[in-house]
Amino acid sequence: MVPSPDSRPPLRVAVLGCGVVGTEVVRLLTTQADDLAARVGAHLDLVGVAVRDVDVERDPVVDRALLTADGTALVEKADVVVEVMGGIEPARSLLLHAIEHGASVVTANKALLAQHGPTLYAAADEAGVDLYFEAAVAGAIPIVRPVRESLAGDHVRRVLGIVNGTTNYVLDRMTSEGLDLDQAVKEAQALGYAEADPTADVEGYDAAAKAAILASLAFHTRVSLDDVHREGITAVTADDVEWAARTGHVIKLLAIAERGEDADGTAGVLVRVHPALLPQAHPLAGVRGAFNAVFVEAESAGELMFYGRGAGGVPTASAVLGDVVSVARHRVLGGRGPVESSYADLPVLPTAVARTRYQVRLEVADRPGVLAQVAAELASRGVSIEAVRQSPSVEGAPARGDASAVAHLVITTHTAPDASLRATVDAVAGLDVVRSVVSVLRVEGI
Ligand SMILES: NC(=O)c1ccc[n+]([C@@H]2O[C@H](COP(=O)([O-])OP(=O)(O)OC[C@H]3O[C@@H](n4cnc5c(N)ncnc54)[C@H](O)[C@@H]3O)[C@@H](O)[C@H]2O)c1
Ligand SMILES: N[C@@H](CCO)C(=O)O
Ligand code: NA
Repeated sequence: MVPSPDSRPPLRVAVLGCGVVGTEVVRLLTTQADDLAARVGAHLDLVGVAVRDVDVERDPVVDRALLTADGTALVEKADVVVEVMGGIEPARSLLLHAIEHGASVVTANKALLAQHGPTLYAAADEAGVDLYFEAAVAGAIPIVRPVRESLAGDHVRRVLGIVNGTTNYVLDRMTSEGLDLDQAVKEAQALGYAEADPTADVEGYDAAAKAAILASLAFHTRVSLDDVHREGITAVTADDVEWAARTGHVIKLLAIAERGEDADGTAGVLVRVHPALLPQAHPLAGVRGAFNAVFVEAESAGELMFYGRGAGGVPTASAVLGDVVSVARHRVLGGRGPVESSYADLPVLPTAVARTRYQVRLEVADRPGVLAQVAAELASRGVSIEAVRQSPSVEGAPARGDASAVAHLVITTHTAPDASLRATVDAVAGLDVVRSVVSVLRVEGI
């Protein structure tokens, strides 16, 4: 039985940052106080909220008397510290300071974890406190806990995720409405999904940080942001989106973490974020709008999918509060949450050895023998063709039979190492009969 919350002193909770997520964390701590106390076995007393400027107008749910600009002093008087300020500093120093002072910490900060996770884990271990971060990956969706705890007895092979809501919204609008990238990004900004500076989302940094965290947990290996191969969505065109549909695919920004091996057979992990074609029938292809989903393939569990809201203050606060309850329960009942598990210590392999498929679109001379020349370049590098489509000559171009006629060729390959596929595209681009390589996209999800 959970003890009565009145039978022991309250737990002191400090919140660092009072923006989109922090405000909703404060709201839940305030409005759900009785339920939270009953679940934890202690009252959770909000002892302060650290902000940059105490005089800024805020949501009335935030009691002005709790605001302070002195985060350092605040964490020293807390049992549980919730970090929702974002960025590396001062978030990192404040969390380390909180841990040194014996507080358990909950953070939503993927950028910090993907760069300084081992430092935070080591400090928490040394101090005997908890480090929880469910909100850092895919917001409200339970994915950190399932990978870190529920699958701790299994062998995860692969994690394939749509972990950035902004880019999923942008690609979805390009697909459903035929918008170009700039129009879709502007729409995402107007709706509050994308920041005024959307770089972290559209260039894939946000997804790469989440991929690093998931890979570390799934493969019991340290993976940092720098280990992640990252390509954003800025090169994706309306034409790419249209061709994806014509060939039975959708384009998604995917975070992929998988086991693999290099040319010598050395086992390791591969972690990458890039736009890719997914077959329309794949479960992740139906993830629309700003939603997130993570598809996990494990040896014994088989295929699992986790779906929901990966962003937004209210959903993200749900994940934060779940962590607050977990770490607070440990304070009341004893015990600790999971510590860092990096015993497997697998090498992070270069994307060059990742096995993937390409769909390449080419503008080629529209005359006999051209396809054979292109096919010969693929064959000489051991790249097998799965399908070739030729569309009519591009609009306004000379008609077939004319020496300067141009055809649009869409080649989808079978699986091959990324380096072989890349080298093949370079060789094909150098052929006289190839006018241009219009686009190269990986095909995933099979
Ligand atoms: N917004 C989301 O949907 C979402 C989802 C998952 C995770 N997260 C993560 O949650 C964290 C917070 O995100 P957010 O959207 O609430 O950001 P936000 O910018 O709305 O809020 C951050 C707040 O922290 C304050 N802050 C920054 N530095 C500070 C300092 N030195 N001292 C005191 N206050 C400081 C800022 O003034 C701001 O009010 C980030 O790590 C983010 O990656 C956000
Ligand atoms: N900016 C992120 C939310 C925070 O992780 C997204 O668009 O998914
Ligand atoms: Na989550």
